[in-house]
Amino acid sequence: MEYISTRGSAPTLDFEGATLAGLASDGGLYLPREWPRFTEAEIRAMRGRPYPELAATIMRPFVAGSLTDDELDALCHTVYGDFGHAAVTPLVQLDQQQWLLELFHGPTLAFKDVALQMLGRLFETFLDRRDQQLKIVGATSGDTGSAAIRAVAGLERVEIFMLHPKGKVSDVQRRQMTTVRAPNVYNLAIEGSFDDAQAHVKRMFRDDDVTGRLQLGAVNSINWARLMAQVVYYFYSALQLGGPDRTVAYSVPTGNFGDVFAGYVAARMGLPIERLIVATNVNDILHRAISEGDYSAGGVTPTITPSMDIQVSSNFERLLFDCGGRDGMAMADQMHAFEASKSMRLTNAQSQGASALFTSLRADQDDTNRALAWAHREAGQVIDPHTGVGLHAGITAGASGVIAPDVPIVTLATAHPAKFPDAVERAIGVRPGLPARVGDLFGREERFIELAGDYETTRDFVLQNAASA
Ligand SMILES: Cc1ncc(COP(=O)(O)O)c(C=O)c1O
Ligand SMILES: N[C@@H](CCOP(=O)(O)O)C(=O)O
Repeated sequence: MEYISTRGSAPTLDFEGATLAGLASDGGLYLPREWPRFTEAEIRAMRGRPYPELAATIMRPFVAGSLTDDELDALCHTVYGDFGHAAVTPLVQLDQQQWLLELFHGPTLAFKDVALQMLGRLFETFLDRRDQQLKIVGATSGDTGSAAIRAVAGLERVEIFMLHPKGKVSDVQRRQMTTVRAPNVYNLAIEGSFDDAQAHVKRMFRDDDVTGRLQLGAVNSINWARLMAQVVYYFYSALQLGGPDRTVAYSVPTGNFGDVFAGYVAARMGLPIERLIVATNVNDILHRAISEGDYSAGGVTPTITPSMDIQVSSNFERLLFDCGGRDGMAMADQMHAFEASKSMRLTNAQSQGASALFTSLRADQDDTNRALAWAHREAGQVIDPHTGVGLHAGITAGASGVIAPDVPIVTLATAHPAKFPDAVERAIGVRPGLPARVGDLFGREERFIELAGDYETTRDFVLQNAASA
């Protein structure tokens, strides 16, 4: 499989190259040159397969040429044999129409583990093969950080520099990152927002001073391998609900547009998806983009869903590229203009392409709290606030008829409620406890470095501390 950049001028790479590169050298994001497609009969034949086996089936066309079938099977069995639930991503029914897809049974209690556990193993495999080192720079609003650190802590060929916005992640999220003692892990708490951290990371990939000295790698969803692994749970859940002979709608709490883009990829691969509901908090740039064609970023408002306090959503570029006719040069112009003005209008083709499958809804704090209360009252489920944003959108779409009553609506439960105990307790009066598998988080010593918010400070820290390769 060949991978091309959304901005048209970076070299075409194979899966191994795209995984190690992370961001394309022209600032774009890698995508497969074409979408592999399964027929309905092939999808039907996937019913009942255990998660590791299904994962290998879905990922196989994407990794062709870089991993043998045996290597891929072994990776999937190792990674998905070690989750906290035998089903890996179990489905839970809430009422006649509403379902939850629990994605938080990995080691750090968020959906990120599903892909990052796989990405850590892919790095190990490819770096050993090439006898290379990788310096990972990543940005987190709370969940990617801990999942990525967990996936690469202790790996000999990898060092990780993880930026988080100081004071803007939950205590559990911060401790999950800062209590890891491995010598290849650097936690950097920077002044500013997640968007600032993400902008620093992307700029490092374009900074010749950095790329001339370090082989950089990415763990954010700019890395294609992340999204590839997330496609699997759309197939897994749809098959359980009658797919491909019945369509399913998904409501996805959205920030960087990675998780919901994985749903789009599943649809492009042939999975019959009724609609993808992009559920945002009040940082609603994606809701405005999908409903009005207006993609303009303002300031970020802190919310009870800090992992989604994002205005510039990396993966939206992948959608605009795919819906807009895959014109890399036009995409590069559009993105450069956006980077300068923080504002853009979608073209007609982009708007029409997006609205063919996506609907968007926005939840404020009251909406979110009501969704948490509803899940608790109606189904005895304690859910996290990010999942609450998605569930609010799912319930609204069902009640308003946007999704017909006979179509199941699956909300992606993206985090365990114990990651956000204060917000959950305020909403429903129940304080969720941490599962035993995360251990003694509050008894461990924290270690992180506080940095000013400017780009140069972060870049210099990385350059000074990265071990020479
Ligand atoms: C708990 C949680 N829910 C939802 C999201 C949004 O997912 P995405 O950035 O893939 O849109 C994030 C962060 O990415 C998250 O950590
Ligand atoms: N919500 C994320 C933000 C980064 O998203 P990613 O999926 O692109 O890594 C987080 O928890 O860090």
